[in-house]
Amino acid sequence: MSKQEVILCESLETSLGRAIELCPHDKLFVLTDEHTQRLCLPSLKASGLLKDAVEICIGAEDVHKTMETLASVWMALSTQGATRHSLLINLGGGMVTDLGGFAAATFKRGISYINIPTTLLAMVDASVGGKTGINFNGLKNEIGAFAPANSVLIETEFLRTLDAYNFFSGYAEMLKHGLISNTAHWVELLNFNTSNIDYTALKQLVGQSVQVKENIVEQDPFEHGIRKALNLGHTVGHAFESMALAEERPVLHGYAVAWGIVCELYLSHLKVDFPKEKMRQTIQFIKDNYGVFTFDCKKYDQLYAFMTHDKKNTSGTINFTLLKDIGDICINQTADKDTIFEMLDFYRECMGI
Ligand SMILES: NC(=O)c1ccc[n+]([C@@H]2O[C@H](COP(=O)([O-])OP(=O)(O)OC[C@H]3O[C@@H](n4cnc5c(N)ncnc54)[C@H](O)[C@@H]3O)[C@@H](O)[C@H]2O)c1
Ligand SMILES: O=C(O)C(=O)C[C@@H](O)[C@H](O)[C@H](O)COP(=O)(O)O
Ligand SMILES: [Zn+2]
Repeated sequence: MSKQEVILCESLETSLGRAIELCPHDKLFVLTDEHTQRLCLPSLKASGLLKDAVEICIGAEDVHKTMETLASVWMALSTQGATRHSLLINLGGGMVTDLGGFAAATFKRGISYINIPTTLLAMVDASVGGKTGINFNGLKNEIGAFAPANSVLIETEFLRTLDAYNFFSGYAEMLKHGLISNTAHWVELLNFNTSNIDYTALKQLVGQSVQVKENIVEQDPFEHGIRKALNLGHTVGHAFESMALAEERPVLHGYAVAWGIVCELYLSHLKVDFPKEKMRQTIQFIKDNYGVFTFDCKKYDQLYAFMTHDKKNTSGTINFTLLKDIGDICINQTADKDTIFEMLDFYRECMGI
């Protein structure tokens, strides 16, 4: 996989002008969802760089990360004259960059694309590293491809219109990056004033966080080994997210990851001795900011069934990424069904359900 250019922008207009120049193309397309079309596209259009661009707009959020939406994007590209040499700009959160990235990766076997992430989650995580895809058969990201954007342009000014839920959703992936990197970064994240955001300080934290991801992706772009660190909290988190989607009470991805981290830190403590006090502090932060995902013990089998679809699994065993300590990563850890049920008991007890 080619190395991806990730820029923390001082001027989005200048960076976008340069990124477009680096991708010679015959026709330009810009993909938004219904919210980023209204909130983010106008400032980009003011630059004049998109004057000849064809606009494609899709429904917002994960309920639209589907085959039907993907087909609608292929259709718009196909009927509006896209060729193998066209360029797509994805302007939005992780739903837009995942689905738009996959549309670009597959249309005429692959066209160039640029990501301009507009949510915190997409800036620190989704827009970077080349994982693209859609949900399918009730499972998260079941269909997709590794296909990096040519450039990722991060403009943190877009964060000013983000609501608190989506701020905390992205913050969960940042907390994950803290846990898998080093204690100083983890402490900084636990102490950041999330109730009165200093956007200059946030920009710096975003830069640090995306660097954690870039460093790992550079070592292992196709997730054969260390990239599994980026999946901390996701074996359980994706199971929560899939169950919530099936029950038509969708939860934001980052919230599911935060609750998944509660479970997987417990498993880390149990299996590889993650320090109890650091587990307690992390769980307290999550309890204070993310509320609780409720389910009773009758749902354990269904959650277990979702976990059997995790992409890290091999030959019938469920695979977790665990931590011996902050930054001390143990990939390819397995747990049997009884231990997984014990972990779910712990989650319910410590979250007070
Ligand atoms: N590819 C990866 O490596 C990767 C990593 C993490 C998450 N993901 C995926 O990303 C998706 C979640 O991404 P997300 O959290 O960005 O959700 P999202 O894209 O659904 O965006 C959340 C909401 O915020 C709105 N929004 C976007 N930008 C805004 C802005 N600047 N101001 C106000 N509102 C804005 C959107 O329209 C949407 O309603 C999930 O599908 C998840 O699986 C992928
Ligand atoms: O980039 C990665 O690698 C990650 O695992 C990042 C995750 O935060 C992200 O949610 C990713 O989409 C999960 O991928 P999946 O392979 O478990 O579907
Ligand atoms: Zn994630």
